[in-house]
Amino acid sequence: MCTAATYTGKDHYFGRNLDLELSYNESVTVTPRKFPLKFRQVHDMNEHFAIIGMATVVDDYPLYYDATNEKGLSMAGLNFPGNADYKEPAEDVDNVASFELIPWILGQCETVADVRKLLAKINITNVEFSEQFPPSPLHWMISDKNESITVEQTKAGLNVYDNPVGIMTNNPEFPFQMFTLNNYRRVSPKPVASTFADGLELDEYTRGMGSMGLPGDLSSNSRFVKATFTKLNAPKMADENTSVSQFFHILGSVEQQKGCCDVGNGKFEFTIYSSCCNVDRGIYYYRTYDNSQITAVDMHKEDLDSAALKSYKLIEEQQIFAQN
Ligand SMILES: C[C@H](CCC(=O)NCCS(=O)(=O)O)[C@H]1CC[C@H]2[C@@H]3CC[C@@H]4C[C@H](O)CC[C@]4(C)[C@H]3C[C@H](O)[C@]12C
Repeated sequence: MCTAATYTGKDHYFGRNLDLELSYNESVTVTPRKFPLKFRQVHDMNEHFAIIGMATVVDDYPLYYDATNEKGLSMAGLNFPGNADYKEPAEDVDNVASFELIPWILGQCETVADVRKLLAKINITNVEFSEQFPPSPLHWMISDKNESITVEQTKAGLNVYDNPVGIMTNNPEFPFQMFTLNNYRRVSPKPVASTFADGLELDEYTRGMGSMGLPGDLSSNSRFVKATFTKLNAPKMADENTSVSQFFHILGSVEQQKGCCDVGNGKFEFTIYSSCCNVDRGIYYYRTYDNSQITAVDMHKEDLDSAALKSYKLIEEQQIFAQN
């Protein structure tokens, strides 16, 4: 399972937790403006916006999981098993394979409004990248500095939902996730009154009782509720470092520790990495399960007019600073 989030602090931030039991050899990858982006059915792009994000690079093609372009538009693909439905290529539409959706959109759009126009004629196809990389069942959160949408192609067709909370997880479909927030309408970051019954005054014996009832388990809907509560109540930090910290704490509220989600064969789903992109400055920060230090890759330190991908292998070893 995974969780994606947006946050406004000093600047605007977008990121996600990638939760899985194995890694696909991902790296922080910059796609510069003149890297030729080839597509199976729609037109190729020889020039496009520069992109930074997490990707598996196969045969010199960036298979992005989450990314941001130089205009600050961001996008993350999260698992949507059983619900994602990719179609055969069709007539009179833009046939974009699921693995092409991130570069297709981030290569040419500046805002969510631009994305909505493109989505109106997109058919997300079941074309595979290769035999080793068949289509993954995904849905996407797409965000600019002002708004987010959730994009889900199911048997019913392509659905584009406004995402007013800027959080996305996995199954089931997005309208259900939003609806369940109603169940938590009494949850509060503030102390709450004793309302149990007239005539019985109950004691507020600890801080934090306002958030009693908030789910703490790892299921998709519970992570949606917990991350939404944490994000929407997060204070707006005044500088870059405290904003980035706050962002990682929002994702940390739903991180998966090894041991808690047993997927069989002695394997556990865990938070492989958490990312936080400053979308105004094109800086991609990440942490990995073992490396709690925050590492940054700045797209503007690369030659964005080049034609070659640039990848940074994740630093995954713990970095402990010995203070004495
Ligand atoms: C598995 C991940 C979702 C995390 C998650 O939710 N895990 C719960 C698993 S479970 O639901 O509990 O079983 C998703 C998110 C993005 C995906 C990549 C997107 C690019 C590329 C697309 C190609 O077509 C296939 C290979 C490819 C590298 C993809 C591999 C994998 O699919 C990635 C990492």
